[in-house]
Formats: sequence, C-alpha cells, structure tokens
Amino acid sequence: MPDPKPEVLDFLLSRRSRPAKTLALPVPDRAALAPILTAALRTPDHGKLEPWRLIVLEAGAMPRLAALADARAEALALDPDKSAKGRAQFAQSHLAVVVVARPEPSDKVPEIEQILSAGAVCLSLLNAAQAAGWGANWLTGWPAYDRGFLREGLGLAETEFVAGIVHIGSETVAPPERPRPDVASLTTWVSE
Ligand SMILES: Cc1cc2nc3c(=O)[nH]c(=O)nc-3n(C[C@H](O)[C@H](O)[C@H](O)COP(=O)(O)O)c2cc1C
Repeated sequence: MPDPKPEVLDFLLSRRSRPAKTLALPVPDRAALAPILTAALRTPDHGKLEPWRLIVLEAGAMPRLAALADARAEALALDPDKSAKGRAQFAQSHLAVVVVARPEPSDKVPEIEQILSAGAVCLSLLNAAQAAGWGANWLTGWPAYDRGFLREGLGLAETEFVAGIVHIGSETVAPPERPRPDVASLTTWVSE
C-alpha cells in the first residue's frame, strides 16, 4: 500500500524560487546548512561515482569573486550590462553553494547520466533549502562558463564545470508566480 506524505507533496506542488538579488540576511549557518547539503547529495547516482562536489561560498568570499568577475569581464571585453550582472551575482549574495559536475570516464555510466545526476543535486539542494524555510535560486550566469573565473575564483580543474550556483538566504519579497507548464500538453500516456 502507498505510504503518502501529503505535506511533502504539497510542498513540491507549491515550491518556488526567489530571485537571488532579493535574498537577504540571515542566511543559514554551517550547522543549519549541514542537513541541506546532506539532502542535496542524497541524489540518484548511477554506479555511485559521485560525479559532483560542492563549494560553499560564504559572505567573506563574495567581494573577491565580485572583483574577479569585474576583471574577467574586462579581459573578455564584455558589455557593461553583462559585466554588471556577473559582478552582482556575487556582490549581492551572502551565501551560495556551487554544484560542480566532475564526470569521469566510465564503461558503465555514460557521461550524460553523470551530468544529469549533477543537475539532480542542484534541484535537491534547492528543494532542501526551501523545505528548511529559506529562499533559494539556482543560477549560472557567464562567470559559471568562464574557465578563467572557474580556475582562479573557484579552483576548478579543467575537467570540472558548474552545474549550478544555488543562492540561499531569507526571503524578502514574493514576486508574481511564473506561469507553470501545461502538464497535459507535455505528457504522453502509453497504455498498449
Ligand atoms: C541550469 C539553470 C541555470 C539557470 N540560470 C539562471 C540565471 O543565470 N539567471 C536567472 O535569472 N535564472 C536562471 N535559472 C532559472 C531559475 O533558477 C529558475 O528556474 C526560476 O527562477 C524559477 O524557478 P522555480 O521553478 O524554482 O520557481 C536557471 C535555471 C537552471 C535550471
């Protein structure tokens, strides 16, 4: 017989992100973050390869990363709007968790499955943070794809990449709900 958990289902049916720039203090401390990170890594992982790792960016790291985003934007000759967005993601944040994908060659587990597992870590992290009462937002942005930023700012190896940067903090505003997908038009039922 099913063992329903209506509270969990209600949560999943109503959960939503908050824009990172609207997240404020306080943010979870290391003790409060621990179960959120544990839940995030309790993620389907074919072959138990653990093809991901986490980097927690605390408030003290943000000015350095914002300055590096500026420097990289200048080196890449990015337009001012794009440059400012890259900086703001770090300058305005008090806490973010970088989910790093690190797929490895495997005869058994195709790379795409390892990458999908990293995406699943991002959603689990988002859900766990929201379930714990925090606002959260899964972002990438150009710094997440800039090898110079990743190497110098986050210490990523060339084989690693960012699956997501999940910002976590206190909710201040609830913007209008975004339109949600039409399940019927996206679902095919096969019965014979
Ligand atoms: C891989 C990935 C990267 C994303 N990057 C950004 C981003 O850089 N900027 C942004 O505004 N939203 C970005 N989003 C979208 C938001 O995280 C999110 O989908 C949106 O705010 C609604 O989320 P919700 O369904 O949890 O409410 C990204 C989503 C994914 C899956």
